[in-house]
This record gives sequence, structure tokens and C-alpha cells, in this order.
Amino acid sequence: MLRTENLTFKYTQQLEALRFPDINLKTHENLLILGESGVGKTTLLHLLSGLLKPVTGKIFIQGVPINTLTQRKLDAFRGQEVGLVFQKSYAIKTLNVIENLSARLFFSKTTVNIEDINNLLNQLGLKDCKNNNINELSEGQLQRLAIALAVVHKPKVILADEPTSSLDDNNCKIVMELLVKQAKQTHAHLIVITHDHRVKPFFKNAITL
Ligand SMILES: Nc1ncnc2c1ncn2[C@@H]1O[C@H](COP(=O)(O)OP(=O)(O)OP(=O)(O)O)[C@@H](O)[C@H]1O
Repeated sequence: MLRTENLTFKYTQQLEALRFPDINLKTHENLLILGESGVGKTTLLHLLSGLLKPVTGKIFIQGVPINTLTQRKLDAFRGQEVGLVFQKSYAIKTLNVIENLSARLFFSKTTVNIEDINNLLNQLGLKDCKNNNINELSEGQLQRLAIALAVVHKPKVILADEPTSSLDDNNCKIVMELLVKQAKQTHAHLIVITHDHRVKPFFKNAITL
């Protein structure tokens, strides 16, 4: 369950606050958030992940009101329950693929058995490069590693910011199918924020900011 109420946010320099429509996702529901450049998509994603605090309003994830948590509890909650996918992979360059996944688990204080990790690498087509350094990966492999890093700790929410905008049609389809599949397998909500209308067919629920 993921729910927001009356969310607003204002950057210091802004005259008017950004206002966001309420979100109400039941178990297993995903959401597509569309909108033109500058309407506040990334800001909303940062609010949902707890990286920003709203000026007004509430965010509940699995019943937890995340904007009332102390910074320490929020950091722990985000580490364990949120998976973030950005356009570019945020893998640690000095570690190889499997070490990056281990580091992700370490920081989220989560234990996952090695079979699950191997299955994930298999599904994302990364099995053969699990010992490769990050600079040895192709763009497609980096994109899939970004997904692996976002889901390896089995978060309750997967938040993806423009995951397909730099991809051709075929890779857009591959990445979206992988995200939907991973969310389903881990019973997580998938929320994708984008201006890329090609991803619409992958969602039943969509809102436009
Ligand atoms: N750190 C910041 N300080 C001040 N204003 C900001 C900051 N970040 C974003 N903004 C402003 O807030 C508004 C929303 O920005 P945001 O990045 O959330 O939009 P977006 O819909 O994700 O845009 P894009 O699709 O171009 O990434 C914009 O007007 C932007 O200029």
C-alpha cells in the first residue's frame, strides 16, 4: 500500500509551491507518472523516496508515515524498502558487478541468499559479467545493473526516474518488461516517472502532472 495526501513542496527560490495529486496504490498496483519537463516529476519521486520532505501533506508506505520518521529511521527505511532506478547506473566504479550487489545489500542491512542473486543476474542477462568491472559493461548492461541494484534487496517500492528516455524502442520494451517482472516477483509497487509515452502500455494506472 502506498498513499499520499495533499503533498506540496517548494524550493527556496520558488515563489509558488509545487502541488501534487493524491496517490492511492493498493497491494500489487503500479503507477505511471507523466508530465512535461519542469512540472515536478523528479521532485515527486524524491518526496516518495524520502530524499525530500514535503512542505505539507503525508506519505504512507506500507502504512508507515515516512515524513514523520526521524532522519535516522528514514534513512534505514529508504535503504530497506525503496529501490531507485535512475537513467544512469549509480554503481561503484571500483567494485565489480557482484561486489556492487553485495555492497547494496550491506548498506540496506538485508540478507538475500546467493541463489536469489544468481537468479536475478540470470533474468537480467548479467550472469556472464558478474565478475566484470563496471567500466567493462555496455550501456545496456549498465542499465540492467541499475535495475538489479534497485531490486536486489527486495524493496516494497521501486521508483524509476526516466528509465527509458535514452533507449531505442527495443531496449525501452526490454527495460520496462524487466521492471514490471521484478516488481511482480518481489511484490513491490513500481512507480515510473517519465515524459516517454512509449511506456504507457505497461501500466493500468497513470497520472499526468
Ligand atoms: N534544486 C532546485 N532548486 C530550485 N528549483 C528547482 C530545483 N530542482 C528543481 N527545481 C525547479 O522545480 C520545478 C520542478 O522540477 P523537477 O526537476 O521536479 O521537474 P521534472 O518534471 O522532473 O523536469 P524534467 O522532466 O525536465 O526532469 C522546475 O521548475 C525546476 O526548475
